[in-house]
Amino acid sequence: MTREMAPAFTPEGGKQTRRADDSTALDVRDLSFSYSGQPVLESVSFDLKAGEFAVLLGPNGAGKTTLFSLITRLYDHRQGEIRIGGLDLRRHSVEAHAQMGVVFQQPTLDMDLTVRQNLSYHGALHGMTPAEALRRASQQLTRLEMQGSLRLRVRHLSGGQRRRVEIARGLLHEPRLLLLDEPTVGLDIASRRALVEHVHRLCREQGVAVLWATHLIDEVYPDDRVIVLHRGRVCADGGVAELVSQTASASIGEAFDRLTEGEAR
Ligand SMILES: Nc1ncnc2c1ncn2[C@@H]1O[C@H](COP(=O)(O)OP(=O)(O)OP(=O)(O)O)[C@@H](O)[C@H]1O
Repeated sequence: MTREMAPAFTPEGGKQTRRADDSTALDVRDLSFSYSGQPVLESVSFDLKAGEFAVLLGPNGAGKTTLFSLITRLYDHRQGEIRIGGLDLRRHSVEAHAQMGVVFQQPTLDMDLTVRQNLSYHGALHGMTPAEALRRASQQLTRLEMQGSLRLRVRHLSGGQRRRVEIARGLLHEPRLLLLDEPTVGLDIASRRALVEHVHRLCREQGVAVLWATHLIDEVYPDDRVIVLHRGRVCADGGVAELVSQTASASIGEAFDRLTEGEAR
């Protein structure tokens, strides 16, 4: 199939109309957004079940960060609906936020504080006592193979270790949804692989739903669900095998290339 013939796939109709409930961690419905009249997201719809891992795959400029900015309420959405654990983000913003952990594209740890201080501060913001924050921090860090790092200053950690601390922080308040926006930016290949592996495991073991935004095809695992965002629209949503077959491709890389008309390269 030539690139020009590549079809634009949309998620199946049933998925688009299903309402959020307790088993739905994230529900995005007909979400549109513009910067100064310039559309960036157009009628974006998808949902994520409890404990589900999905890759939000899109080339640079597809609208991934804008989507995250709307889900985290850095920007307000006027068109469409976002529900977290069934809670409408506009009407129940505080409760919805309490169910969400975020790792932003740009690191946000305080470099001059220790890991423990960074995590304690986050715990306090979520109403935890210092003892509770420490207990949960130790638990999360152990899961991420970062036990023993509590007393270290963030400045002295590697890029991959800092990212893991950010993930531990994002999970400290035991959210049902974890959003990661291009979390491997700036990491070497080994650290990237380790991070992808860690987050898949956390998803399986802790039942947290994960939305992992990336433009890097090698971060997609064979069993992942992939939501392809292209020029502000969801142009495909399904398992790797499904997308490969729908696009008559030999690999998910080729499928991504076809779905994004070569912009992914
Ligand atoms: N604050 C802003 N004002 C105006 N336009 C913006 C703003 N932020 C992003 N854009 C534009 O919106 C589009 C989507 O950008 P966005 O950062 O959401 O995409 P992305 O998929 O996250 O890309 P990347 O992988 O490069 O971060 C781009 O065309 C970008 O130039």
